[in-house]
Amino acid sequence: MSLETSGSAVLLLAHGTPDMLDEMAEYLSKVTGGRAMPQEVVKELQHRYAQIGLKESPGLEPPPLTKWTMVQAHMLEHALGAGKVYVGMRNWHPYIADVVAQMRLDGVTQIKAVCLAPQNSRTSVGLYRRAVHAAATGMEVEFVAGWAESPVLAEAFAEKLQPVWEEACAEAGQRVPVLFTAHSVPCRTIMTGEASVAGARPGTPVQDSPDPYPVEAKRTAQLVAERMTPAGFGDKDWYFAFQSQGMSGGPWIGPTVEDTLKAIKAEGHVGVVMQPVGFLCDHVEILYDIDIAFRQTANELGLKLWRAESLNDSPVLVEAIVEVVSGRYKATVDEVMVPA
Ligand SMILES: C=CC1=C(C)c2cc3[nH]c(cc4nc(cc5[nH]c(cc1n2)c(C)c5CCC(=O)O)C(CCC(=O)O)=C4C)c(C)c3C=C
Ligand SMILES: [Fe+2]
Ligand SMILES: [Fe+2]
Repeated sequence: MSLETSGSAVLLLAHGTPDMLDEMAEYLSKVTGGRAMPQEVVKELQHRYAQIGLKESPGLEPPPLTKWTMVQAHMLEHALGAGKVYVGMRNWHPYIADVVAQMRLDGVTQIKAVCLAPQNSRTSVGLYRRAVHAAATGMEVEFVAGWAESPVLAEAFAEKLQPVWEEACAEAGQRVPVLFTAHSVPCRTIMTGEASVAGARPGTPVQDSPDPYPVEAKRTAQLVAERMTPAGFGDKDWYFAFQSQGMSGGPWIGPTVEDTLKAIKAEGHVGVVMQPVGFLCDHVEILYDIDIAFRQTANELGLKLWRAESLNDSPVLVEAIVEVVSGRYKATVDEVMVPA
């Protein structure tokens, strides 16, 4: 699919986040596919979002996830030089269904959909795919399912990590390890069989291959580690953990950040630099989970915690997305014609 062709456009897919605290219960019901969250979970999340600046009423600026996603879309549109770039969110406005309807009105017939979640999982990318296909009947959709091993994406992360790692080593007076992270997923997600499908009901098609997500997340981390100068990281320079296990019950994959921080302390380190390689911009799992909660855990253990700046408006990230969209980077792609 060429973007030079009139009728084709890029659709960036993102998580979505509420614009004010009172929207939390409704937002969470979107995240869980309609399952109501217990009141204490709603309250806890309101508390976390309040700590990162979300207010009772919409602020002058959109929340960070919305703001940076829109910035990335504008930068991508500029970098591509041809065709419009749309943004659709799965769990909040602008919803994927509404944006695809607008694309149809604008005369778009071919969609190149790219998830702003580079590692492919049934619980993230799989749900974005389902939402796009439900909305885009009769349109041609080229759906990019995974771009975790993009060298330019790794370059974008390394560019943010290098300065803070050098600063940490200088301040600590010793080599400080890096803890790369990605969002955890429920253990059932990475299983095969019917139980692996989110919200599986009898008759749900059986998944006969494991979810690629944990392997892809660690591959991204490894590619970033290889790009650190001088000479790339050795095995002892970096760790990997899955962060932000959910509050919705059942076991989620680890190792957790909390256990890994304890292991890093036990090995005699005085500090750690964290870099989440599954997220492309600031949002609650970075600004609260890392900057507030994990920093407090680390401090209680006697570790100083630094964090690499998020990619946000990184031109190198935009270059990575250009490579994915243009086909210069061979992403995992599902090409489908959605029947009318
Ligand atoms: C690969 C998997 C996931 C990614 C990446 C991810 C990113 C992400 N999540 C939030 C905010 C929330 N996610 C919540 C629940 C939740 N998240 C995932 C998976 C990924 N999230 C799952 C499987 C679930 C459980 C869904 C269910 O049916 O219960 C929640 C709800 C509260 C909680 O359980 O923690 C929030 C809030 C953001 C902002 C984000 C990246 C941009
Ligand atoms: Fe999530
Ligand atoms: Fe989460």
